[in-house]
Amino acid sequence: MASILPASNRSMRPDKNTYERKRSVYVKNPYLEGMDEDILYHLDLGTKTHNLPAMFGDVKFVCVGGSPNRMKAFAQFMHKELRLEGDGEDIEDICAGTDRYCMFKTGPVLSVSHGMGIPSISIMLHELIKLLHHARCCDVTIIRIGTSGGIGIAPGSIVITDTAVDSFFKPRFEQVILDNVVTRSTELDKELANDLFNCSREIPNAPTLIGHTMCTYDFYEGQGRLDGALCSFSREKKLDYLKRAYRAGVRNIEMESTVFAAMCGLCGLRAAVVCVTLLDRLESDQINLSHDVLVEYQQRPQLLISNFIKKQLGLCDQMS
Ligand SMILES: O=P(O)(O)O[C@@H]1C[C@H](O)[C@@H](CO)O1
Ligand SMILES: O=c1cc[nH]c(=O)[nH]1
Repeated sequence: MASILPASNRSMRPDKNTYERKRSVYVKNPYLEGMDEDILYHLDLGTKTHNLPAMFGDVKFVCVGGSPNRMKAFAQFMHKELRLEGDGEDIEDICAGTDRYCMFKTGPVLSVSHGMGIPSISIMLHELIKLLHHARCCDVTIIRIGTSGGIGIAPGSIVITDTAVDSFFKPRFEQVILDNVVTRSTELDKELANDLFNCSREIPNAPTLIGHTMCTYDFYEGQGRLDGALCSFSREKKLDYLKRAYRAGVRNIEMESTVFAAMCGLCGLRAAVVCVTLLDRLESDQINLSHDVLVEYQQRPQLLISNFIKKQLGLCDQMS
């Protein structure tokens, strides 16, 4: 892989805005240390079969999102933005040996798909965090680039999450462990959210705001939709719920942010959630955007994150 930086700049010194300390990726599991081998089953990687420090030791940014195609497109986009060698069209899926998730590496940027919902992203994060730990990565920023339903804001807006909340508008993630419910904090990095927001001012046609993101276990009844196979509440109850969410500070709804915030926070990863909204849930439930509009909306957070990454790498001035 070609270096993206001129030789004089190879240490990838972050710009003055960035965070000085070295920050490791932690695993909080006393059993891991005693294991002879760690097989990252769903990623088709392992500590004995792969040289993880050589493959991933330089990773500084991890971007995750539900769809494999979106994450491949993001990797190809980053390849161009970072002016890496070649056109990036033949970029290789590192997890090609499994069809659970896909993973692409472009310089210091890893792009990984996580599927839909808390259980799916949670499995991916366990293995991804162990991967970053085994690879001895440090100072890693992880960003979820997703889609969402907005509340009271124009479709196509980008919401940068300040706090991920559950369906009761509470900043918590409840994990059932054995037969206990363990409550974990869903706080995200405020400085990172502000840095991203400042970056968004330079992106044309992408209205951006900071707000709470509600994370649910379901797309239909769980998000107050009237158009699922089941619906056990009235239109009035739906609107009352969504308006209460809005008054509690919620600006968008998706399905991964609470567990993402909880796990990344516990493991020392600087984390952010940046989602575009596909509709205003006070207006409708069905997503009826044309393919082209959907693609353009999904590119908005990608543009913002690419700008942010280039700034962090000190590449913006050299490239403009
Ligand atoms: O990252 P994506 O766009 O997949 O996130 C949202 C939340 C669910 O996973 C999915 C529902 O359509 O979209
Ligand atoms: O309404 C929406 C749109 C995308 N993703 C969600 O979870 N909800």
